[in-house]
Amino acid sequence: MTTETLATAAPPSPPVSPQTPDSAQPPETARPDGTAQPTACPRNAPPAAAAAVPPLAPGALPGLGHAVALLRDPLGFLGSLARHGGVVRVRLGPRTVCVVTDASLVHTLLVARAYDCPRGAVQDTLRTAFGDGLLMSEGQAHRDRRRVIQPAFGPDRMAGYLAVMHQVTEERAARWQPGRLLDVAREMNHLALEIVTRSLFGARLGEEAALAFHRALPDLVKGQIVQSLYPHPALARLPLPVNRRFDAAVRVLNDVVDQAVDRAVDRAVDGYAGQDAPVGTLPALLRAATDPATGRPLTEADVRSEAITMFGAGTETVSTTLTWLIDELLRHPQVEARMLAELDEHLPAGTVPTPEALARLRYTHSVTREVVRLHAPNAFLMRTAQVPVELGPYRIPAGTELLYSLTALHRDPVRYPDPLRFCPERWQDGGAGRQSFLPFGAGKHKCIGEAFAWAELTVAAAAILRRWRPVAVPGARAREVVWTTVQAQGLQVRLAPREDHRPRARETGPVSAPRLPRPQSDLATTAVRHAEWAVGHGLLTRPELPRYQAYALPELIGRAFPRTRGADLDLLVDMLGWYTILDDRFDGSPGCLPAEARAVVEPLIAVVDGTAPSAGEDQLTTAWRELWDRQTAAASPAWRARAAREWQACLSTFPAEAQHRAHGTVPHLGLAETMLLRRHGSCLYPFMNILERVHGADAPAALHADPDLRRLRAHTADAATLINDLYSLDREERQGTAAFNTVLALEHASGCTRSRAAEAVRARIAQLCTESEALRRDLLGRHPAGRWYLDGTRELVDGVQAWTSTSERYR
Ligand code: HEM
Repeated sequence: MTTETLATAAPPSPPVSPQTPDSAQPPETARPDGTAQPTACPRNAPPAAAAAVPPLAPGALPGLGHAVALLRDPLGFLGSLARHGGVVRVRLGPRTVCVVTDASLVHTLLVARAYDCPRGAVQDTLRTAFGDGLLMSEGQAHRDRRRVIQPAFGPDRMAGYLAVMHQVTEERAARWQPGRLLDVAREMNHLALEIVTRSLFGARLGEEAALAFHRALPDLVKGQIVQSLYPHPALARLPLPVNRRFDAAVRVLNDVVDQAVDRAVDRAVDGYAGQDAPVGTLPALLRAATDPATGRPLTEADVRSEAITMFGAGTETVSTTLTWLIDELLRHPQVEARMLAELDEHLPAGTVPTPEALARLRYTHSVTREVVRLHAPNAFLMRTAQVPVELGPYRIPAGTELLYSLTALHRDPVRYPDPLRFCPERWQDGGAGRQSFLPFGAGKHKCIGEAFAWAELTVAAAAILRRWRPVAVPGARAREVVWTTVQAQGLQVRLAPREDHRPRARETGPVSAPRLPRPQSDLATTAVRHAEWAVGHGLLTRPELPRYQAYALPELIGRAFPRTRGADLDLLVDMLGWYTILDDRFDGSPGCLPAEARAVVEPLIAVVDGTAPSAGEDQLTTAWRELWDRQTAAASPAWRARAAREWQACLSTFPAEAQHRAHGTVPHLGLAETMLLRRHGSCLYPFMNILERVHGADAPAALHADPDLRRLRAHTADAATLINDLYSLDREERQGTAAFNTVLALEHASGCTRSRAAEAVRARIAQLCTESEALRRDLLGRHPAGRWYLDGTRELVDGVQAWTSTSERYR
């Protein structure tokens, strides 16, 4: 393409491009200051009626054009172009490129013109490294591949990924030493690499491989930019130093990816899913898929292409952003303090983060948004117009290369006043609008890892900053180094332990166990002991153990009661195990025959009533008697009475459900009645009582008498029950007994589809969590001494969410 072709007569209008869902959005019409801004007519643009050639940027040097200005200060130069028009021509030696400087035109390019303008030369150079993976493919091939990969980033995976992100960061941060000098960019790069490897691949890389990967990245990025400027692609094959280093970097990347993919295979062969590895890793998803074009399974080369794409796209972007985050917090201690206070409130140290808990971190989200705005990692991206297109008032001939810089867009002073100032507060009332904030792109190539990345930034930052206080080393602040990405180089910090990273001591009441984060080994010991307990009581046979252990019930207790240890931990795991075994009995005939159901539960209710003779009881009842004694040892009469009442309500749901099944009223029972049965049958009330048992004191009587606590307890039970119903439905249906499940009840009651019912249940869970937060706030104001109990209800729901979404029990 040359400037001359741009100046020729306007070609006919391009055909209307297929619309993606994003293109249905209304265009932005207001500037941040509220004044009108027509979207199709950016600043200084010619009138819309005359489709025009974009203006040429001033200052082109003979022969070199604008190359010197671009290389000297890429972001400054690109940012300066906006004042000449929404699209501006720039000469780079013999080539002319159109730079799109207006955010709404970038949005148009990526969404409405996506099919006419595929990716350009800069991305193409990476084909050697990334093969035909998602980052390189276009058209139908891209759509097909995206459909296959999307489930790996679905919301149902998120709770599992959060647990891995948290664990990986905790492990790395635990290895650092006080006073140690930390090269932040390097350390964040290792962290991001490990998170991708363990969450998406369920595999672990050696430290050597991580180091090699880290060293190879700069050569890859430099090679990419230099090769994209070659006038002919064949020049990339010359034995120039830059080409050789680029090829070596590609080999390293391939080796690392081979390790990850192969180890993911090993673990699948071992039957390993790992406590921290979500089942159904990315390689497994790809190997299970077929290529719609050929009908054949994807090849190993396809699997590796996608794997390398995830490593390439999902590590440096995140690690650079994390490095900038630490740098900005060092410069803005008041922001750090506010963020830590919010984390303390909503994500107590030692707890595994859940999607619900992250949703509560509003200020932290403003902080990460502001980091991503000011330091958007993609310095520039490209597209090529394959047919003539119109962008706002500009006519772009076929063959034109189009360049846009997300970093420059996010530093536009019109949309972001005082754009270089780090100011999380600018996001608190919504920010500048969707089309002005595009760190993850838009349209069909929009970042597939967006939700993953937002979560990773928060979880990793929380785990690091809770444990360590980075102290700036004079002269070693982050420098912006721009290639195709904006890197943060040179930041070094010394680490000081953060004195207050442990949870605060409880305000009142005796404590039965210290509130320190529990070591993972405690849980493992409890799990082994519990298996023996279940076998010893005749509740399970040894051959039944592996399947039962795959449910990982101790994990659920570990997550829902994050600081419980010792005998209390044993009690909770035994209670949950016993209740699960009891519940499974009702998958058989007692689930449908009321008389059989009553025969199972009446002796159990008699134990809590204190009326049952101990002679002649079955093993289930004997184990229950022991559990009841352990629960009530040293309990207050008030607690004991409440526990007895709530266990009775819980156990009575089994015969009630059997009755409904016998009469064929399931799942036609109304939603309200189903919910009532489920609320008690899910056993949440007895477990809420145990909060007091493990705290070593009853919650204040005034708190118990407060009607809002009753509401909060019902919300807690309902939220946990609905979460359970979302995940357990498939399993229940497979078992063939009519399922008591709110999703199913809703589907029948409203005649909607399964997915709509599930969507409504999800929305209800979110609403319950929001309302619960408001109730907790009010209750805390009236009963500050009950904070530990109120926090405990939140941890319970978060724990249920984290475990339920990953447990083998529902797969
Ligand atoms: C702060 C972190 C991240 C940022 C700012 C970011 C940004 C972007 C942007 C701007 C694009 C669009 C490129 C284009 O239009 O040509 C993109 C695409 C992509 N990103 Fe990300 N990304 C981040 C993290 C991740 C992570 C964690 C993953 C995966 C684990 C990932 C995987 C991808 C993939 C596969 C694509 C190509 C999607 C397609 O073409 O369909 N990214 N990313």
